[in-house]
Amino acid sequence: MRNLMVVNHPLIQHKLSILRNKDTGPKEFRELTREITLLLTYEATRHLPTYETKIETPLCATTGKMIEDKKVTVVPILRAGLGMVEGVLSLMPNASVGFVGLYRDPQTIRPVEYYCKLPKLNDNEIFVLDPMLATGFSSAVAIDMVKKAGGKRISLMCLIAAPEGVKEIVNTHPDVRIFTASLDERLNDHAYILPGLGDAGDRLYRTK
Ligand SMILES: O=P(O)(O)OC[C@H]1O[C@H](OP(=O)(O)OP(=O)(O)O)[C@H](O)[C@@H]1O
Ligand SMILES: O=c1cc[nH]c(=O)[nH]1
Ligand SMILES: [Mg+2]
Repeated sequence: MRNLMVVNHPLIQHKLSILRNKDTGPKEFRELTREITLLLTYEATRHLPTYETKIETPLCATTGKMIEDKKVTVVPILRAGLGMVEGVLSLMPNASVGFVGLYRDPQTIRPVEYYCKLPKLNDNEIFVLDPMLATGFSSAVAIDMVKKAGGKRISLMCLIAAPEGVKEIVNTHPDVRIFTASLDERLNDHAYILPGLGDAGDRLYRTK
């Protein structure tokens, strides 16, 4: 699929294997989520424009290239997307951060909106963050909200994607590129990703 980038670098695979393990506790889970996101960010920002800047090294004058991270906005989907924010900000500390709050109704499996606070998006590069792309309904709704607020250049970063979720995003938002650390097998009867890692929000914040 043209818009799907599975970033399966050995470092990412290694860290994802520890993340999936049911015995990995919240401290390590949070650290790994941050680290994998940082590594994903490396690929997800490859298309960012650069500008030339003059530099004086200790030896001579030269030119270099820089990105404008002030023109980047990250939008985590609460709660689990919060675990990914620091991974992006450690590489682009001047990015602005907006928040979308959604939870999946366990009966209908549809997302319910409970919060939206987005900064001015202008022509910013936008990265929507959620570790799990299961049915894809939550990410699709979050991207709707970002677009309604004026967002145009949007990428979705997740740790684990199901084929069903990828299909949903490709159908509803064909302009959005998806970066994931893994494309897993399928959803189970409760729309959890197999093999997956369980409920990312609960594992980050020890709520089960
Ligand atoms: O692709 P979908 O089928 O919509 O499922 C994925 C969503 O489900 C989880 O959120 P959850 O509802 O558990 O909320 P939480 O982050 O607060 O735990 C996850 O973090 C995604 O937002
Ligand atoms: O597998 C899944 C599906 C939805 N949300 C999660 O946290 N995990
Ligand atoms: Mg959850």
